[in-house]
Amino acid sequence: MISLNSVSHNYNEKVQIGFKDWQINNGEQWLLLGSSGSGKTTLLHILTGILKPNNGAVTINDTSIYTLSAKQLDQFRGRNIGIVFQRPHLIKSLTIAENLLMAQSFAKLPEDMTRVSEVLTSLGIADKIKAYPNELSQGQLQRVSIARAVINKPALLIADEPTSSLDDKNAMAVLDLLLQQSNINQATLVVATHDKRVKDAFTNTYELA
Ligand SMILES: Nc1ncnc2c1ncn2[C@@H]1O[C@H](COP(=O)(O)OP(=O)(O)OP(=O)(O)O)[C@@H](O)[C@H]1O
Repeated sequence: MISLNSVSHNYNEKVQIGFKDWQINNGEQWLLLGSSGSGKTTLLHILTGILKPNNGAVTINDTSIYTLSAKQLDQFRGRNIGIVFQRPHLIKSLTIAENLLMAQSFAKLPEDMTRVSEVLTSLGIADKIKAYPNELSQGQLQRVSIARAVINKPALLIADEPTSSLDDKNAMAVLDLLLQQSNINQATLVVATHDKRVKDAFTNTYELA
């Protein structure tokens, strides 16, 4: 269970954002909606431990994340939270497999090549395991970025605007992969977007005012 309790954040005197309480049960799939500037990215940063809010608490499976030390929070994040960025964050000089193994060792988990193959197979890119990022297409890179996010079987999988720059066909394909990976890994999924095309795929919606 993930919960957001009495959270608000002030960047400065002029920008003060309040977030209504939110409870997410394990395995649920949620859409986070809000117009530009309403605070979607801010809330994702708060949920993922990147930004400590001025007030309130975020609890992920019984851990109140902002009570952890910086080092504990880094490790907690590596093990429990997977983030799919709009553009993949991969190291160019490492192969796809090495990039994924590195995500395991960052989280202080043992390197597990079987898990790497399993995830790449489930995303349809097992043949790219020894390739370098610059040898892949944009669509394939986006699959690797999903693979990197789920490699450590996170409790929470978050995607920030994963479809906004894609055409209809690719937008639906990426969405299907996120939903599928959330199911396979039993990860709670939160997708932040203002892309109306993805609305129908979700029954749960958290909307920012
Ligand atoms: N570092 C910062 N310092 C000051 N104000 C900020 C900072 N980051 C964001 N803001 C302000 O906080 C508000 C929410 O920004 P945020 O990026 O969370 O919105 P968003 O819903 O993700 O927008 P978009 O859909 O356009 O990306 C905006 O008014 C923004 O200008």
